[in-house]
Amino acid sequence: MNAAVVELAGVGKRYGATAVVRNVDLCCGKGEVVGLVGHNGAGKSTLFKMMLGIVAADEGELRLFGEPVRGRGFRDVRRAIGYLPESIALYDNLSGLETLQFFARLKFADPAGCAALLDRVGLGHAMRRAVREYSKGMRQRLGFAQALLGAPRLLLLDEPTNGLDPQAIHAFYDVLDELKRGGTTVILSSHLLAEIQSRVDWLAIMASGRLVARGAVTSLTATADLPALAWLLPRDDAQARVFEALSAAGFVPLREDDGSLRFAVAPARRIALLRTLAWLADALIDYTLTEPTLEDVFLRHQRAGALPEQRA
Ligand SMILES: Nc1ncnc2c1ncn2[C@@H]1O[C@H](COP(=O)(O)OP(=O)(O)OP(=O)(O)O)[C@@H](O)[C@H]1O
Repeated sequence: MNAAVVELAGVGKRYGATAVVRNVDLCCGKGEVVGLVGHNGAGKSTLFKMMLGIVAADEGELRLFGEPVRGRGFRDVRRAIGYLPESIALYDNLSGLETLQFFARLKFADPAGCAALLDRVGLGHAMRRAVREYSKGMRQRLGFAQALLGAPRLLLLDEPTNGLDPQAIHAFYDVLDELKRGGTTVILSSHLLAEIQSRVDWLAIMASGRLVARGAVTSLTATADLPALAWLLPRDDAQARVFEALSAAGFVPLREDDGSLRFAVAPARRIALLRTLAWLADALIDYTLTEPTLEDVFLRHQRAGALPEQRA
């Protein structure tokens, strides 16, 4: 069996009277790429910091590679973890190469590999320039290179594509693919669902400190029980017939100015729609059925997850 790289059970954190992470269970295996998504303040960064032992959990158990976080054996495990914080502190007067060599010494990694690492993140051309001259995206790439020092077996990346242009985002995910093939486990947080959904093995959705859903994108969308959106364009002479047939079948169509009709189709009513459309085929010019997106799933979980917080 694939031993778990990350095992969190019942993890919680409070700041004063506020519970910012609540009862989180999370398990990630070797070579998995996991997306952690959630609204601002959902608790993603706090969860990363607890996994690294930077912030102490108030409740629950955290183990990485089988070692309890903040336990005696964690120091060695910590060297196998690369971390990109949400905002990394850099010394503006050092060059990119000097910066990475500095981090390499802190991490007991070989500074000789720094130039190659900067090439890998697309900073080879700028490695001798002072960091003060770096753009936001270049700083982010330097932060990523820092996280890759020492060939980590687990990468925790807090909003790693923040500030990157589309080409750099593409290059970033290419590096992740390579790392995954080499067996590295990656957990990355993001607000960009459209970007992340095709690049991760599965997603964990946080809302108000709780993990409210997890799974592959397809299964999250399938189990969310959200309606699809149907759009029909009836022939001019068949508008009334189409409207009445849909209403008789239990749908609630809304007529647009151009004569087209829109209505929601619950998952359990999809076959009923198919039958109605087959019967109406000669009366229609066009139709589309738009599936719920990951964005819809996310918003649904955010709303559901926010309810207990609002009641508290
Ligand atoms: N040191 C701290 N003291 C008090 N409250 C804190 C501290 N650090 C974080 N918080 C609070 O904990 C909650 C979770 O913050 P966290 O940074 O983990 O969220 P996040 O999901 O990473 O948000 P974002 O997407 O905006 O980065 C927030 O309400 C935040 O204000």
